[in-house]
Amino acid sequence: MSLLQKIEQAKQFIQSKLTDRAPRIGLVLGSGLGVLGDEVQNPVVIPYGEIPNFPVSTVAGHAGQLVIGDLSGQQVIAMQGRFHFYEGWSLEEVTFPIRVMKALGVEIILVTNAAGGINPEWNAGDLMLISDHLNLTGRNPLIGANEADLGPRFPDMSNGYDKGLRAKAHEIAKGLGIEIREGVYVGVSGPSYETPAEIRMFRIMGGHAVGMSTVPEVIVANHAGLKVLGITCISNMAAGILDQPLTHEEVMETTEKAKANFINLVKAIVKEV
Ligand SMILES: O=P(O)(O)O[C@@H]1C[C@H](O)[C@@H](CO)O1
Ligand SMILES: Nc1nc2[nH]cnc2c(=O)[nH]1
Repeated sequence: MSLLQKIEQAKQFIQSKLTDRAPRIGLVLGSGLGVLGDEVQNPVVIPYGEIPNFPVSTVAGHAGQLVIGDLSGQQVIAMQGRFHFYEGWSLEEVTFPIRVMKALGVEIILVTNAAGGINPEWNAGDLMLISDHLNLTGRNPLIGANEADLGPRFPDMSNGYDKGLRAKAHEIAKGLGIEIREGVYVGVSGPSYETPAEIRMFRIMGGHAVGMSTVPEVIVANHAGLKVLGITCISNMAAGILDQPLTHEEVMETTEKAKANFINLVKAIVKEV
């Protein structure tokens, strides 16, 4: 079955479950950030395992279901749990939900993640708007034959994280009294965390936070002509900055602490975009 046929099959299955208007905004909720999905009103909840051609989540902190409904007066489709290349999924599988969101009529994607803070001046629990990314995964989800119906062979990435959406997000955060940083997200494959030497290299390269997701989804979202806003929860200080080991448990604990600001900010942004 072709990618187009797989997308159509998943789209029709999801549409068969919907009773309200099509979703305009897609939310990809990273480790420990799935709580935002619980804020969706009148939700239609579809476990990934029921959706044709969808992978399933295997990482702690990723529920593994689509939640479609009303958030701040907008119709949204939220991924409570995402897929990571390090889990063994292909990049086509990792980014398949983005293709399906586009097919359902989504125009804006809000991608969130938990990442390690590279800037030593920052703190675990900080929120960061993603201004741009460094794709250090060594891979690209668009490698292979280009499906012209999905997007161009060589998509432009010069506004990969939409400037207008970022300006609006800063304005909203200021109005809410939520301090938010802005920086470059370094995308790596994982699943091992970085060495201190790698973090020192990423800092020299201009990175501010490092994670194991987001980059493939954002490349495909841009290929599909979607506008992207990215928000990182700095869940820990990256390797070598503090004299302590890194654990996924710490990532989960920190996102739990940061969730109030995260939820308030994302709900306010969704209302305005
Ligand atoms: O899905 P995200 O990027 O939020 O998950 C982060 C990155 C790894 O998957 C995991 C490492 O703790 O958390
Ligand atoms: N690669 C990477 N991913 C993360 N996700 C949460 N924290 C980190 C980190 O320090 N490094």
